[in-house]
Amino acid sequence: MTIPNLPFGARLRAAMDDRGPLCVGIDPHAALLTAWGLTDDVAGLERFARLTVEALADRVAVLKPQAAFFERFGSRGVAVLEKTVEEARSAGALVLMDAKRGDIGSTMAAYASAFLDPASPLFSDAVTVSPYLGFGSLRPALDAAAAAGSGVFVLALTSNPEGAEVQRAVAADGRPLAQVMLDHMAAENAGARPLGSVGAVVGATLDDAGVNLAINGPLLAPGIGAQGATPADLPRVFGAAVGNVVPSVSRGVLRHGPDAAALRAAAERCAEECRAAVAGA
Ligand SMILES: O=C(O)c1cc(=O)[nH]c(=O)n1[C@@H]1O[C@H](COP(=O)(O)O)[C@@H](O)[C@H]1O
Repeated sequence: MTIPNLPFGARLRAAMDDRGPLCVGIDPHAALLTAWGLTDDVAGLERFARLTVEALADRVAVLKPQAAFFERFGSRGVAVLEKTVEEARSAGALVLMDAKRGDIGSTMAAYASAFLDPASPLFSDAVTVSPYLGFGSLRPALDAAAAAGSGVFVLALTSNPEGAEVQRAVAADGRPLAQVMLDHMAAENAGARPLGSVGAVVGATLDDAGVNLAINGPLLAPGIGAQGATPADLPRVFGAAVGNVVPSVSRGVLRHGPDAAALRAAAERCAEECRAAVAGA
């Protein structure tokens, strides 16, 4: 795989301007495979991923395969994931690998090799990571991403209600842990134009982020659709940072498949609602 000639943040900003900011997750839940008339096995997984990529990769800014739904089928599922990444990227979508990795630095380097080394078959435009082993443990991934022109999305305030117990806990200096992480991200992105390559994950399901989101990077906002958030929630949650939000939806779009036209219409509707909500903010 060749290294792209622009950093991820610049490529993402261009894709958001060109295609609208939507990210669609590729989450092949067993229930969705069944609803699509597919078998809950590797053949069904392959068909699901291919149909989703064929319907959406030439029009949405970002596709986000959720690695666990592929890994549950073992090595053959991972082979489908490799093909999905390659097909989505060659059709023009940016691929955000939703792997949510987080480990001690020396192991983080191995995760970075898997997802952020252009020589890897799983090389992606960006990967999700967890900073809750300490932001510094992410250094190998941050460095690998920078070298490859890729991005890293760091969990800050997740969309699930349980997340607050950790993420809103207060650090010794009085900041909520999520703010500590966001401040690290802002430092990583300092000076980047038009947008840094280190993004934060902040759930659209929150009442109010209640933290400073000015990280000069993208803000991935999962939780729209199946988890109950709507595009209209974005201005309230993200405030002045709403222009950097990449709303993310999986089941809310995927439930309209397997028909390609219906998938496209659902993604277009969601993208339009997000655009309208952001423009009205
Ligand atoms: O990193 C993520 O994408 C993520 C972070 C988060 O805080 N909440 C969250 O739901 N996600 C992912 O976003 C997707 C949400 O799927 P839906 O609820 O079907 O739209 C799943 O793949 C989750 O793993």
